[in-house]
Amino acid sequence: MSGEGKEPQAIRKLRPGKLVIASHNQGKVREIRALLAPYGIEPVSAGELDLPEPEETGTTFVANAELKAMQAADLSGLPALADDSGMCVEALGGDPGIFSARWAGPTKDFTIAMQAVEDKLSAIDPAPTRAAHFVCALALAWPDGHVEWFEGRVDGTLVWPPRGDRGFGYDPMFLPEGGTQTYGEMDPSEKHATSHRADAFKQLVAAIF
Ligand SMILES: O=c1nc[nH]c2c1ncn2[C@H]1C[C@H](O)[C@@H](COP(=O)(O)OP(=O)(O)OP(=O)(O)O)O1
Ligand SMILES: [Mg+2]
Repeated sequence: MSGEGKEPQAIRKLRPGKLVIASHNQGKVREIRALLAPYGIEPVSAGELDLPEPEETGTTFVANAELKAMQAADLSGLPALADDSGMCVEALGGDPGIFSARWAGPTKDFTIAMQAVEDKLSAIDPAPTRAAHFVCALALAWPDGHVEWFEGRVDGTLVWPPRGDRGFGYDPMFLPEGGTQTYGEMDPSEKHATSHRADAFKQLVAAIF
């Protein structure tokens, strides 16, 4: 049993209060709420606080997660958790990577983004590996300006056509290693146990809870 006396200051600050989820992506907010649920934290989303969506000017997942978390902590005066994530396709040199959201265009249509990935892959001759991985960088920013970050990853392959409508983003074309169901077909609780986001969360929880 983990005694109360061993708790770091961080959790005592988080538990009674609010944590801003510095994301405007409803799919992510839903997953992060589920991942935080066992810890008794009341998250409030950037959308609920009417926080602006910052321009993601970083060149790495971690840099973008940091800038989103720091802006939300600064504007809200609350601790803020941001997630910058994306899908990296080996045969495309890691694309779409940090541009994963931007490939879906201004209407955030992932049918278009998945088609763009498939078109680029199928244009390569001879047919390349369909290996891909998701990355999730989490940044936790405190109102005093201190930031902690964690990076998770999950490997898989890309299927075509896309399968399932249970996830978000590129989930319907991503088959995690060793699985038979795409992240679009899988029960969300199973995705939460195995995903890049789950991997990063395990590290965050080990560090601060
Ligand atoms: O588990 C995932 N399953 C499928 N697709 C995913 C996942 N995780 C990230 N992705 C893709 C779609 C997402 O739109 C983009 C992240 O881009 P990213 O800038 O981090 O997020 P975003 O712009 O959608 O919301 P926000 O920046 O407000 O958190 O990568
Ligand atoms: Mg974004």
